Amino acid sequence: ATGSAAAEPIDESDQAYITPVTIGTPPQTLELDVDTGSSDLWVFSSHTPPSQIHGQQIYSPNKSSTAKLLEGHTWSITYGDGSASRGNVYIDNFTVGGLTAEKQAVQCAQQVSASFTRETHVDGLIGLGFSTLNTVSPKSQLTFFDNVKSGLDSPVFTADLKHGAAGTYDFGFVDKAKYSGEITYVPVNPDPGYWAFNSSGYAIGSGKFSASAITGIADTGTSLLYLPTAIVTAYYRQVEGATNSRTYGGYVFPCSSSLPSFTFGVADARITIPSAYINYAPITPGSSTCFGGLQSSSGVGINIFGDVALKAAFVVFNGGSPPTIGWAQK
Ligand SMILES: O=C(CNCc1ccccc1)Nc1scc(-c2ccccc2)c1C(=O)NCc1ccccc1
Repeated sequence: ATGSAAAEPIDESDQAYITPVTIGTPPQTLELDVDTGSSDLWVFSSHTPPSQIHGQQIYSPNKSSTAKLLEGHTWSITYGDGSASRGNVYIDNFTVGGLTAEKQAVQCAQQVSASFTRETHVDGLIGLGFSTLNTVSPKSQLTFFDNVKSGLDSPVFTADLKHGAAGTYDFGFVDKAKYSGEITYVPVNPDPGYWAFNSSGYAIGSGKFSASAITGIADTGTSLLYLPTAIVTAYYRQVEGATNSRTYGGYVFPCSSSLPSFTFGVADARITIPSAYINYAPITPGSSTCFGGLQSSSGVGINIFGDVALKAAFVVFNGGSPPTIGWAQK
């Protein structure tokens, strides 16, 4: 089996991408954020206090003839940015891009933090990290990918995210039409539960490539690219008027500044992020000060190749044994 689903940016800065899914019988449609940086599939639901719902679509298990409460199970997750959610669990049919998991654990939110309430376009998350990270207790649950993997033509899913346009998540196959040249595969360390891999170094603009092993995670759920401070300061040294703002929590610069591109290595392959992707967004709508798409990972504790990096490439998440990750230019 194979599947293919759209990844639509939620705003003009590509802060997150949403993918349509259907849950239950008759099918209820929601739009979820595919998140390779976590492993819980959770949704706004009929169990979410109305005061915490601000335009999101909800899943009502009591309206699904195939929904079954997973008795005595709860979940609770906190993301690195402090956002959080928790609730109970139902088992139901779950379909993405024409692929159905019959008995998917659908985690229903009974509480979401304000930042989720504010994200009116995001009805929940589909965690596609490793199932070891799933927070359901007392028995942790499998991700959608782990549930459908054995039935896929190939145990893979791919991300083709785009800047300011709809991209795709494919399941079970690698679409040659979506990339140019070759895909370079490197090992993944699944122990932390993320898609962790080693980048082989970086270059700023047309500068020389600096070889250095950078361990990071490929995370569709994180908007920006977070790398070691030394790399980030070297980058912004080349940006007129750039400062590291405590007020805004990172590097900002005049929106009119010209930015160098940024290249990262994957083994002997090179992925170049166009400068436009690093001019992330005005700090507030209409401001002439812009926030950088490349930021320091020192406050984060882990290097994260988020959407700013991923949308410059075609990425293969290979769930085989051993797992690997593939990167190609496009
Ligand atoms: O949590 C994730 C993936 N989910 C991101 C997400 C999606 C929707 C809403 C909220 C969050 N990725 C990872 S792995 C490790 C971290 C992390 C980040 C900062 C400190 C400690 C750990 C994060 C994460 O929180 N990503 C989102 C994020 C937000 C702000 C700054 C950095 C990263």
